[in-house]
Amino acid sequence: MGNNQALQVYSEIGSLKKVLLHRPGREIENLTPDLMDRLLFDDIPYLEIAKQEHDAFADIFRNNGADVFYLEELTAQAITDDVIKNKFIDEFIEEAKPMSRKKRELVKEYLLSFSSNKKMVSKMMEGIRKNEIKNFEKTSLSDMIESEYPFIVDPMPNLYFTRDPFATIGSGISLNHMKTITRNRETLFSKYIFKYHNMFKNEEIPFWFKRDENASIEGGDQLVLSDKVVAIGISERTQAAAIEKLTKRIFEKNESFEVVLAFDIPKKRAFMHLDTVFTMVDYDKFTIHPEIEGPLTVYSIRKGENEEELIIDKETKELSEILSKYLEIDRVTLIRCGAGNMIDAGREQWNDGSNTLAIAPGEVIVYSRNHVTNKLLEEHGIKLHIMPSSELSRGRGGPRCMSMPLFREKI
Ligand SMILES: NC(=O)NCCC[C@H](N)C(=O)O
Repeated sequence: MGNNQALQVYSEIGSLKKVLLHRPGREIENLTPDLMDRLLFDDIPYLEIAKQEHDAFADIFRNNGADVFYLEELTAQAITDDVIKNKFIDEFIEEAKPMSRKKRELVKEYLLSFSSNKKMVSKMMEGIRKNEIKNFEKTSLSDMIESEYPFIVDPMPNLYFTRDPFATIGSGISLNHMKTITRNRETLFSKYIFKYHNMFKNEEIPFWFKRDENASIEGGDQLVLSDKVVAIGISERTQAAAIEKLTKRIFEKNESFEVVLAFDIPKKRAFMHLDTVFTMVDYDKFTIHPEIEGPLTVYSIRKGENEEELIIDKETKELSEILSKYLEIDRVTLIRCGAGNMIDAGREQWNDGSNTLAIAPGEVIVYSRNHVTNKLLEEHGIKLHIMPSSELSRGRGGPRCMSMPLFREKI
């Protein structure tokens, strides 16, 4: 097993001690109907209420013994050295969109004018409107053509889903290459955090994946089921080639994981990530989208004779059979979103009824609005921490999507 003190995630349910969040900011108010599709939103949350809901979410962690870290604060603390800060700004601008040298300089000057790193990082996340930088004249043909477009730099409204741009697996980090351009920009913040922040820089953290690799993989598809089993969805967002790469690297290091299960799930938005259809809530209990219960194709990947070789087996079985086989438990209980009623399941699945977050075995955070699923969870003896959910849910992610555990107690 890895031995750094900063990162430790060997289960989905071990008592949570450190978690990384992002409180939604003005990037949400930079969403417009024209941008929603490309920026992966179906509606525009009301920011004030979204912040209140998010604060209630963060309080649940704090009241239950977990330290809460915020993305913009860790990023700001990671770039206190001027050389690093400059590199970070240059990379950010480079990735924002193609711009002339003069324009890049104007954007950089603007970012450097903020009185603190934290304010600058928040601005990067919010996006930069055209009217914010003086003298950003229309000098080129593309400026004239794009003259109606309101942003110099696009907002990143999905940042509050901290689950996806990277994932803690064991003692290492999968710094993900996201499927979409908009979400791939988010991974720059975590790159700087894990390389340069005092909490991590001397810990020799292994990287299972890097953001500049070709194939895509997202954190919502990465589940650590136990210290031996990692589950990864082959989904709309995560490609098989990325799973193979990551698996080889995990096996090369002295981690305890013995098998990676690649779940072949439908490639559509309702099943966006594995954690939108299935999450672990206790040693032997899972919440699921009723539609993936039936026979499912799973590839089990184990270490071969040498580092380059993987042994891969394909099997098609009921989800419950697969889980009890690999977790070596007699019986697993699948708790169906919407209690199996297709209308309630459809509605509550849309609002992430099966995207719960365990903060300890048998203890989960859930959205208030999914009352049918929540009641069923309680009937199965699960302790619920219920959070308000009118606005945050409009981004199509629940408590698991909105949190990235850094440290869980071993179970
Ligand atoms: N793990 C997750 O399922 N995250 C939800 C991400 C929602 C976001 N609007 C997206 O489409 O990427």
